[in-house]
Amino acid sequence: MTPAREQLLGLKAVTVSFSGFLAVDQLDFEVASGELRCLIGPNGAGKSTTLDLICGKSRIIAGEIAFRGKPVHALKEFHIARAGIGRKFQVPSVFRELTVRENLEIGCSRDPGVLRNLFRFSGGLDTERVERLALLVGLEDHLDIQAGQLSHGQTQWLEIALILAQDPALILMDEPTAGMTAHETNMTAKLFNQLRGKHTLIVVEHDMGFVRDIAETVSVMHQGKLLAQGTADEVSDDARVREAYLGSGGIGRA
Ligand SMILES: Nc1ncnc2c1ncn2[C@@H]1O[C@H](COP(=O)(O)OP(=O)(O)OP(=O)(O)O)[C@@H](O)[C@H]1O
Repeated sequence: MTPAREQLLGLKAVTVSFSGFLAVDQLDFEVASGELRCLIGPNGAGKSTTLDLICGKSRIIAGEIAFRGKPVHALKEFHIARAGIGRKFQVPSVFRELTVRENLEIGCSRDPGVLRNLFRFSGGLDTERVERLALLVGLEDHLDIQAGQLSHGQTQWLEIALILAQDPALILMDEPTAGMTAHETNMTAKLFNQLRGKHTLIVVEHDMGFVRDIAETVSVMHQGKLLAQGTADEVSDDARVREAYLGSGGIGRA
């Protein structure tokens, strides 16, 4: 029998409102260590807001968010990141004027001072780690290319490598395949499958093909609440889920 995995993140009755509108409403949500969880739901369901609450970008008005068994919802965003929660936003934040290698060298450093890192790394520190990360995200042949020259998909992979460089226990990804070609999306699915078990991931996605390729468990949000949870097939066949997607093009496009 496989031992039960330890809970890494637990949301209890988490609630947030914007001018009286409950974007996240009494949400209960748990993720175990090493899981690759997909979070789906129609537009406006509260998915991105949930990631914002977990990483401290927005504040809950009720409930509790526990990470490694300790409440984190009152901590500042910076302290939550330090505690081991990394977030990839939809718009990448790479340094476009620097090479892929220089970006990764900065990402591998614990010290956020950009200039200091550049000087530090001129001595060749962390080269092996930088090259390992580049290989993992398929940028090993692009190390000396300026990040601004990368394709959209490659820029997203560089951003993912920058988050992995910090080695967070939990990684939150908001629509990582948005704007990618079919080939780039397939490559991203391969990458995520490689990360499985080594990192804990929560991935907000609209592309159900991608979700099917990577997800163990899929959580479906609707109107700020958890509507359903199960395998990709189970949630796709769930009548409540189908109804929630009515008018938004259906779950296939979701
Ligand atoms: N800062 C804000 N101020 C006011 N309303 C907000 C704010 N952030 C989110 N909302 C509203 O909360 C609801 C949930 O938004 P959220 O972005 O979390 O949905 P989502 O499930 O990620 O949707 P999508 O798939 O379209 O990105 C939406 O109705 C949105 O307009």
